[in-house]
Amino acid sequence: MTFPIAIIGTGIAGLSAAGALHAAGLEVQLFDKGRGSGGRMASKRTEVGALDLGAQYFTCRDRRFAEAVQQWRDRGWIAEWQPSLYDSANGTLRPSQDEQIRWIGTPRMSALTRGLLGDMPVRFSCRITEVFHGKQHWMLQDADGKAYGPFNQVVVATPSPEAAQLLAAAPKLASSVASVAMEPNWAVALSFEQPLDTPVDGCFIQDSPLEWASRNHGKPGRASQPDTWVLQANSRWTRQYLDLVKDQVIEQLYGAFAEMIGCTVPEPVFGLAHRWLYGRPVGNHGWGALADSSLGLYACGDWCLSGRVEGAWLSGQAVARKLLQHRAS
Ligand SMILES: Cc1cc2nc3c(=O)[nH]c(=O)nc-3n(C[C@H](O)[C@H](O)[C@H](O)COP(=O)(O)OP(=O)(O)OC[C@H]3O[C@@H](n4cnc5c(N)ncnc54)[C@H](O)[C@@H]3O)c2cc1C
Ligand SMILES: NC(=O)C1=CC=CN([C@@H]2O[C@H](COP(=O)(O)OP(=O)(O)OC[C@H]3O[C@@H](n4cnc5c(N)ncnc54)[C@H](OP(=O)(O)O)[C@@H]3O)[C@@H](O)[C@H]2O)C1
Repeated sequence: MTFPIAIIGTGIAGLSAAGALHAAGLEVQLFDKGRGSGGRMASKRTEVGALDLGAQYFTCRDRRFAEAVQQWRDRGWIAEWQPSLYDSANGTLRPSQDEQIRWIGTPRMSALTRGLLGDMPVRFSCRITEVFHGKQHWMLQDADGKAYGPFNQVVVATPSPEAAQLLAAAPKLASSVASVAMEPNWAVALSFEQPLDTPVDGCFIQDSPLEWASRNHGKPGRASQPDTWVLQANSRWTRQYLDLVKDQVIEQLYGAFAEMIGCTVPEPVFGLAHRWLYGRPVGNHGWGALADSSLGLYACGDWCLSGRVEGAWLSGQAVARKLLQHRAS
């Protein structure tokens, strides 16, 4: 008998895998602990509009990814972002324009994952805590003790530390997954009553608690928002202040931003902090995806390739290929 394939995680990796399996005629059932899709590409809805607190944009280097990107653009899910780019090092702010094409979801980052999800079956606000073998097939259990299944295969598309726990039924696979550590990042959004008097749309930052700052409302589709900026702390600073209360994180990163941006920065009228506990994988791996195909357990995510949107999407494609090849063999 055939049963659906469970996919845990509706970030870009999980949705990439789900789309490829669905296109191959297989039935999938998605789960996510979040209230919506996107994971680290999600946008937070706030009183000042939807804010991209995770991925800021994505670039495209792989031919297969480039084909998908063109389709997404044609469907209106993404648009090219042409920021006025700067860099800041040792307190010096300089223009740093380049030729790179940068894409963003429009009118918010999560528009892309909403589009990819389409009408595939999904259960949100459902934190899976266990993947266990029933009589013959895989079952899932959530944090409330509710069971789901049976499933023929399970694809775990979460950050590596969460995936390692979910894959405990395949100890060798779980131990490979657990070998990839992930670094945290604090992200802060600040809104100002009047637009800041600066030409900067995005800035790569060194020698500061911050590594990146960008004008959220300057991105395509977000013009109706007040002047809102997203600031991202580097992993070193984040590790040091991992448990700082949010108000203090906002205050400290506001201070670092005001020092860096080179114009008067009034008190913000809105501030929000978000901690990404598993923001960025340590190192690049050339795995594509990992699996114990004989057991029917699979894992994908940015941590299998590069810690970027492109790497996550490619990993989702790789896991789907592995699964389809095994079914065909
Ligand atoms: C602050 C920040 C800035 C970034 N900036 C960029 C950028 O500018 N450009 C770029 O290319 N990349 C950027 N990245 C990286 C990019 O966001 C990721 O590489 C990519 O989104 C990862 O996708 P994923 O599907 O592998 O994982 P995720 O997006 O993390 O998706 C995993 C999903 O699994 C769900 N999940 C986890 N555990 C469970 C569970 N137990 N049960 C159910 N669901 C679960 C989560 O809710 C999540 O939706 C950034 C990341 C961060 C944190
Ligand atoms: N958790 C996190 O915070 C992140 C996880 C994963 C990626 N993160 C950031 O995503 C951005 C996307 O990377 P990529 O797709 O490779 O985009 P690029 O724009 O090519 O940036 C790569 C890297 O190069 C430097 N850089 C690029 N363009 C410029 C420029 N015009 N001026 C100065 N520097 C540039 C910059 O690295 P530095 O170490 O030199 O600051 C970019 O980071 C990317 O921003 C990741 O950091 C976050």
